Amino acid sequence: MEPVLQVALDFMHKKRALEIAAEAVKGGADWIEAGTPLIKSEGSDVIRELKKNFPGHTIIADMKTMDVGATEVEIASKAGADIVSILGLADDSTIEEAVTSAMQYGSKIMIDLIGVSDRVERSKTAEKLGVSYICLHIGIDQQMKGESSPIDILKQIVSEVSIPVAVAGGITQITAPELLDAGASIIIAGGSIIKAKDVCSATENMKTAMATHKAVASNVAKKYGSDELYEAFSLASTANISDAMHRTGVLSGIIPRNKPGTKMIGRALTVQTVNGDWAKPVEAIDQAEKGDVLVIDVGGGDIAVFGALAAWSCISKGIKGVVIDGAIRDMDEIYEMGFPAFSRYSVPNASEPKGYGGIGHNILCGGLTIKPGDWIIGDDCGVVVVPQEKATEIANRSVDVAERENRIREEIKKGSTLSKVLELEKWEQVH
Ligand SMILES: O=C(CO)[C@H](O)[C@H](O)COP(=O)(O)O
Repeated sequence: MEPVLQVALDFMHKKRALEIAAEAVKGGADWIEAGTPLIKSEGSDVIRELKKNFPGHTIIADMKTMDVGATEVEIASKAGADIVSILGLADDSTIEEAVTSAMQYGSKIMIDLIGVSDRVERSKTAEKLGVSYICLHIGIDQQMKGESSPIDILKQIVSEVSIPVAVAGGITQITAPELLDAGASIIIAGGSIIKAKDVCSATENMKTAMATHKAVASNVAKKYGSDELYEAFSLASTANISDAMHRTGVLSGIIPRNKPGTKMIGRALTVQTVNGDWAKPVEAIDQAEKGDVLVIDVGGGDIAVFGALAAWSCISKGIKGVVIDGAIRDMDEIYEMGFPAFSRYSVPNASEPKGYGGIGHNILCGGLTIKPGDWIIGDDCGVVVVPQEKATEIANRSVDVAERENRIREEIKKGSTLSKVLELEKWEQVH
């Protein structure tokens, strides 16, 4: 079969989804998927509207059915779905019931292998049970942790079944060709298209990549590995990062002291000291690695523990910035130096280097615990901490937040408002 592009509408807002679907169809999308979040938020009516709006296109209902296969397939099929997704994790009887129901209502079944341990064996069984398509799928939450479509598994599945194999999971205009070369017949793309500022050209680019089997540059929906986090965090604001952590991670009361547009990204080297005692903060500079951020716990003291001479020392060592739950001084000089500095207070006076405290321990800063090695990101809005053990996932989720906002910003600029785009009156938290 000719390679098919299935665009997944993973939204909760029907109006936005229909608008974006129209842009994707204009760009050459072959199949249109009512994504799982869309069906859960808008019900089967959204399938009806997609079928009505795009009668010439195959409509997929990504029901991810786990049980009661016959009924769920009936719901989706009667609403106009041509293909319904059933989870490969479902019981064989659910899949059989779904296949039977699909035959009754003129639709077909795609088995979604998300979370399945032996995906090759499950594909063979699913084909025997009568499904029409296999979908090798890395879920969005799995992608955020750095997982991507396993080419070797794809090749094995393609060699073991005679029905078309779809692939889904963070696929971009860069990664699609390799998946087609490995035997995929259907490319399911969500974020790389629906988060694009220009959905039509993002779709066209995906179609070009599929037709030529050559990557087409794309900066949307890329996922970042553990060795690419500096790049990832540079694409997201502290607001995006906080949103990605369910609105947490913010160092309370720590104020940016820098020229507008200053960004700081680095790994924490933690310091503990007492009010005005600048010995450990300055000694930490000599222990720091290039790319570190000094994070200093002074317990909120208002006598400076860091100044311009320390900042010059940091610059010599390649230290990315300083965060002080206490006071900084010489901000006039530090501001001009462009050394990123964030603190609770900015004052003229310091005290004596007595040497109280320590370096490299867990500390408190801005009300949060900071461990040595945690990621510290600061910008004009403030400072956030990302626990090092969740850094890859949070970095990807932060970029995802930024990309989704980029798309919403374009929709607002076209003459809408945030409230209208998000349908706030319908979705405001009523309880
Ligand atoms: O089913 C889904 C998530 O459960 C998505 O539709 C699928 O992963 C495609 O979206 P993306 O390209 O953003 O991963």
